[in-house]
Amino acid sequence: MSSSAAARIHALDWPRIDADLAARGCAVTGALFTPAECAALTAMYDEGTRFRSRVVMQRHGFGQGEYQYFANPLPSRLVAFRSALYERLAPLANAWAAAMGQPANYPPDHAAYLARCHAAGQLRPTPLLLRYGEGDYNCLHQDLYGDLQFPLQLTVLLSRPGEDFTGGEFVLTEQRPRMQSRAEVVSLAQGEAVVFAVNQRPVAGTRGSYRVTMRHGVSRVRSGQRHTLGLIFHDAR
Ligand SMILES: O=C(O)CCC(=O)C(=O)O
Ligand SMILES: [Fe+2]
Repeated sequence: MSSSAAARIHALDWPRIDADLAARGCAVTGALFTPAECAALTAMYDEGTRFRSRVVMQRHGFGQGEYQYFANPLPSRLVAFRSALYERLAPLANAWAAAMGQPANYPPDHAAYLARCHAAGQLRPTPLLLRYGEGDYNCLHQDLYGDLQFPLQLTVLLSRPGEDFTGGEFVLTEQRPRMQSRAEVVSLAQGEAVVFAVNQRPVAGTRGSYRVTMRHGVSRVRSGQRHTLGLIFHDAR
């Protein structure tokens, strides 16, 4: 699996991913990164100069654990994966925007979308690596970072569940208008990603579509170390 990023993304089971996104606002991609690529990304965590900032979650009430945002220039493989994923997801983002009565004008390529973020003062790169040890967790949140938000993002599991760590499940909640919230636990294998809604998504109801609000987080890591890669398509203010 050393194919180009574009070929690998093209080969994913998009009919199933699209159906899962429509039904639940999240979908597992299947294998996206090889074990060797996961190990290389995990090892980058300790290469301080690759990052623009480090966040210790306890200090902000975000949970427990830490993460680092990559600095520019981003690793070239990451750029290739992110732009290929963007191209596949932009039409869906436009369909969601249209269904929610918002401007459906996400451009077809990621460079054009980033230029729009930069013009709006969102200049800082958002790809990040996260590291959790025993007892760590990530509170339910949204990765908004500014007025411009691409409505979908991905998290890639870099560690091996059951071997490198236990617990630490990816959790999504969906808040429906005037109804109680629904939770979804997403099981990932190493190298798989979950694609999910950043903020709101449309749900087809009996009288047209309505909006639900999604949040994501990670349950407590029971043992070991868990690393993930976050891929967000908008830059940050
Ligand atoms: O570690 C995780 O699974 C979640 C990371 C996260 O919050 C993100 O990728 O935005
Ligand atoms: Fe997040």
